Amino acid sequence: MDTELTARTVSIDLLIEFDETSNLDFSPANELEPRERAQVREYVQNILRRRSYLDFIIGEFSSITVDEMKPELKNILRLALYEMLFMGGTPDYAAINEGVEIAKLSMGSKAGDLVNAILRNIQRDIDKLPKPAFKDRTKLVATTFSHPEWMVKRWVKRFGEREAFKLMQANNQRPSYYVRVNNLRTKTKNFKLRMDKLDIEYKESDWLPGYFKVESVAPFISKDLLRKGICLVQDIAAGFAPTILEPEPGETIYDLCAAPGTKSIVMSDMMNGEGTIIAVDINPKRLEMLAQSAMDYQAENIKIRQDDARDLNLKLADGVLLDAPCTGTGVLSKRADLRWKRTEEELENSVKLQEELLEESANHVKRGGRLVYSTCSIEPEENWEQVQKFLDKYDNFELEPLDEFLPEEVLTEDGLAYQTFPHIHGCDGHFGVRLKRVK
Ligand SMILES: C[S@@+](CC[C@H](N)C(=O)[O-])C[C@H]1O[C@@H](n2cnc3c(N)ncnc32)[C@H](O)[C@@H]1O
Repeated sequence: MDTELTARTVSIDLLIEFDETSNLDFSPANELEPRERAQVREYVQNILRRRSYLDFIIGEFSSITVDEMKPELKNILRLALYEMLFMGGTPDYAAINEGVEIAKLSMGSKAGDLVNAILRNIQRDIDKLPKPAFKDRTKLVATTFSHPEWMVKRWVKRFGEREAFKLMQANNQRPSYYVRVNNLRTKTKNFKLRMDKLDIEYKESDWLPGYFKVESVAPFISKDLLRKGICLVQDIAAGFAPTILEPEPGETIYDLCAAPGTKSIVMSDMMNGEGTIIAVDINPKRLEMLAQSAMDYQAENIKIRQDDARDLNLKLADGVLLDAPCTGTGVLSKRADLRWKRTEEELENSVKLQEELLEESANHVKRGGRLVYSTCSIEPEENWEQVQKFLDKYDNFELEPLDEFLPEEVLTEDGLAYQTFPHIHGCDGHFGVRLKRVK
């Protein structure tokens, strides 16, 4: 878009790019001031969280369908409408004027007039907006909660409507964040003092030591606490996998899908930097992030290796973490883009890749050693069914109970896996098990 760079114009550009390529790259926002940069993330994620509903309303007040609109027009309208309906603090007239100006500058005066007409009509009816009323129940639910129809279908079938609605509502909320103290750089006591001094509000978790629930990660970025390696941003449920692997100082640990590396960093901390973590990933760009983090966090026992984890030549390890690539349906509140990116076919591909990775990971565990399989998915095929398939095929691994590591409320009934859901546990949806090699 050929207009002045602001949080609004950059967000519209990112949304257009996402529509065209399914790729969400926030780097163009780096040219903005930190506050505006954060605003871009808010706009983009919030609009993606409500995309189907916004499109429905726009369609109701426009003579052409949303699908027929040019990407620029569609996304200018989405952003302005999001501001009018969901963003307190921006008066409707300001949202409309901004939308009209951007449309005029980027697409010409006719487009400006069209944006003006559609948004003013919506504003006139803002207290009695139409509700989606499709006969097709899946389409109705998908539009109301802004999730793709295939997800709605499978979740309603699995959980029933009431529960599925709660899950989708949770996915549409602004997520909560956790930060974890890095004991390689500081102590929990000092970290708390530092947050107090900076007037950062936090709630210390009683699920795992060192995790703090915070409203926003912005102060940790602006005060350089992440770059200085004092703490890292990691959902508490993402901390469960390293916790149940229980890496000890001096051990050899493989992290086989490691990048961008938050779990490797936590394991390095748990090992007090002693012993070796071999962090493998297939993606060189993501490994660059891991390398930077390892330096920032002084996680000196991490050795990085770019490789396909299905084809590794490594000796046996005390512990192996396979934090497998997955659909990410447990993290749709933080990664709203994923709901529009993922397809049912991808789920099938993901299951196949996980199966191959799990079998290969198992080959690197020494007798008596541990293998942790984890995902940030809530789909049974990627989780429990994957583990069951593995156990049916290999009798040299056994599941171990997790109650000594994690609170009961995040465990399955038999205590052999953890599975969290955003609407139940107030954190991301993660799954994991610990397998012991018995022969
Ligand atoms: C869920 S992410 C890992 C997140 C990481 N454990 C963390 O905590 O930061 C999955 C990773 O698997 C990697 N991956 C996918 N296929 C792979 C393969 N065949 N071999 C190794 N890594 C692979 C992806 O590049 C991605 O970084």
